Amino acid sequence: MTEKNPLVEGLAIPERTRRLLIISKRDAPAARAGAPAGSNRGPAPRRARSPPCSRWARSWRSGARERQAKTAGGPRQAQRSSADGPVVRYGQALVSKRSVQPEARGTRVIEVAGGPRLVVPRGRLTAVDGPSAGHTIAVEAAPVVVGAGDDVDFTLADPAVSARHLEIAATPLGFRLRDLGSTNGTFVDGRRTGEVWLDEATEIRAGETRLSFTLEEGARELPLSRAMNFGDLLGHSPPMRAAFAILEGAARSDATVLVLGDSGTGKELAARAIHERSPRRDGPFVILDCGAASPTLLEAQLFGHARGAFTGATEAREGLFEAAHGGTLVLDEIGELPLDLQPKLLRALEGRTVCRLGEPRPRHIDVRYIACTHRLLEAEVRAGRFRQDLYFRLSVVTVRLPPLRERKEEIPRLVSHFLGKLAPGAPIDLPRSMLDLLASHTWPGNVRELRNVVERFLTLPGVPAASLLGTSSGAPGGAELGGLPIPVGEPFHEAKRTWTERFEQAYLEHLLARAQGNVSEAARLAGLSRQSCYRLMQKHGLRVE
Ligand SMILES: Nc1ncnc2c1ncn2[C@@H]1O[C@H](COP(=O)(O)OP(=O)(O)OP(=O)(O)O)[C@@H](O)[C@H]1O
Repeated sequence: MTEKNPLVEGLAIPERTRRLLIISKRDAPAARAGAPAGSNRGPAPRRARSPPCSRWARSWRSGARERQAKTAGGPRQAQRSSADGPVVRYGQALVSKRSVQPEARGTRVIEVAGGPRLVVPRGRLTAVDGPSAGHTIAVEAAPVVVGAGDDVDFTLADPAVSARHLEIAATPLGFRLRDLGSTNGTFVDGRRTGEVWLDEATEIRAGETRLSFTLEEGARELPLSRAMNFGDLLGHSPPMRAAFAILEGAARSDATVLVLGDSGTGKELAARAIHERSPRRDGPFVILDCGAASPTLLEAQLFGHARGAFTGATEAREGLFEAAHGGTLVLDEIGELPLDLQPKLLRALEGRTVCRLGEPRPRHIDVRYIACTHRLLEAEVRAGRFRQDLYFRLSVVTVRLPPLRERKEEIPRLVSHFLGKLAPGAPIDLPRSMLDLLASHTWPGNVRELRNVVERFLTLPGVPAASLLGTSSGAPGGAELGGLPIPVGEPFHEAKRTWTERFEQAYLEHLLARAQGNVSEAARLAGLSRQSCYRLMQKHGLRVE
């Protein structure tokens, strides 16, 4: 039996696989709501220790708790008390109030003579035993992902640890540990946990490895911008304003910039705004997607070629280095650049000359470079997939755009921004219930996903709020291609990009359905590398269990 996906009309997904996809879509509300309370195997989750919080944070989180209570299957609260203060039980989650000042543990903003600063406390994570005993890492402004994979910040050589096992992040409320859906679970002080606030000294177990987390003396101070946007990139949370301070400095200089951040966090917007604020603003702005083409094509695209340089090269062609002369070249998805092209790129960046393929004559180029990637490039270097010398050359200025889940206070403003853009002149507000739902989502597709949700809200009136999260969208205007609506209300380039994103998502859903959730098989069927397949899945918030 097949069932039509109401949001991608014309495309039918078999019911069994549709269930698989919906359940595995990260944070799919339907899946969460359907999960039986207490269905986790293993010991009961650890009581989440929650530090006292400022007023906005408290009301924001209390909304989340209510939602959590609802999705966990109704009013199942039981009051009890502990040494820390009153404890309120909501389904699986236990939240307690602590009496320690949050400043001692959380990030905070201070005003000093030179302008506002973000103060980030220092934590340290150390493997106490197991094969990686003695390994240690500082936990500061950027979250630390721990796992057995080689693309994480802290790799544990432990077969019982999942590739991406857990994450520790500094937040205004203290250091927060989150299990990333690991197979064998994360245990804090001996109890299995999903999410927990960490104390000054906490024992954590992942797989067979014992880890110790400790708070260290001192804190890092990061300058904050006073601005609430950088070009089209909106942001008023401290982590975004810290990023803006770096971007503003970078725009004034001609330095090479490395923009890091998960898919949909606005890396391309940041690159464009750097160019537009730089002395090169009147020069060309050229983007190369390093993950999109085969290595041979990529080389020809970058360097250009002489006539007859290879079969099919019937005409001489300039490459993107030359096309960007006098302006900015964005090396998008630089983490996907094939290893054998990396030394050639490095030579071009350092020598400031390029030779077209099949032509010995070097041509002078004057280009400013910005590289973007969703990968942890340092981890790629450690894993031998990215050359260290190229990494150093690209990371003259490094800026990381935080994921939306770390700055949920920005959601209402972003929603208004997208409503204004997508429905100009129509004074529309999102209902409170919808905003609450958005606050409880963890946004694997980041701001891009939020924009898509707002668009769905506008184009599918009457659809329940929960169904708007994490599914393909409709669009205004009525035009469609292959069953996917074309957003004719948008300018051409925006519409093309939106449609392409819809296509990618719909294609991927069907591909995974066809491959019964087997990513290797899906990649084989689509003629993609497994990495590209995972990248697209991450971009569209799809995950198979
Ligand atoms: N801070 C922001 N303010 C306003 N819009 C944003 C912001 N961040 C992202 N967006 C929107 O999200 C979409 C994706 O942004 P962008 O392409 O810059 O992300 P990216 O990080 O480069 O993603 P990818 O790695 O998948 O290429 C854009 O349509 C943009 O409008």
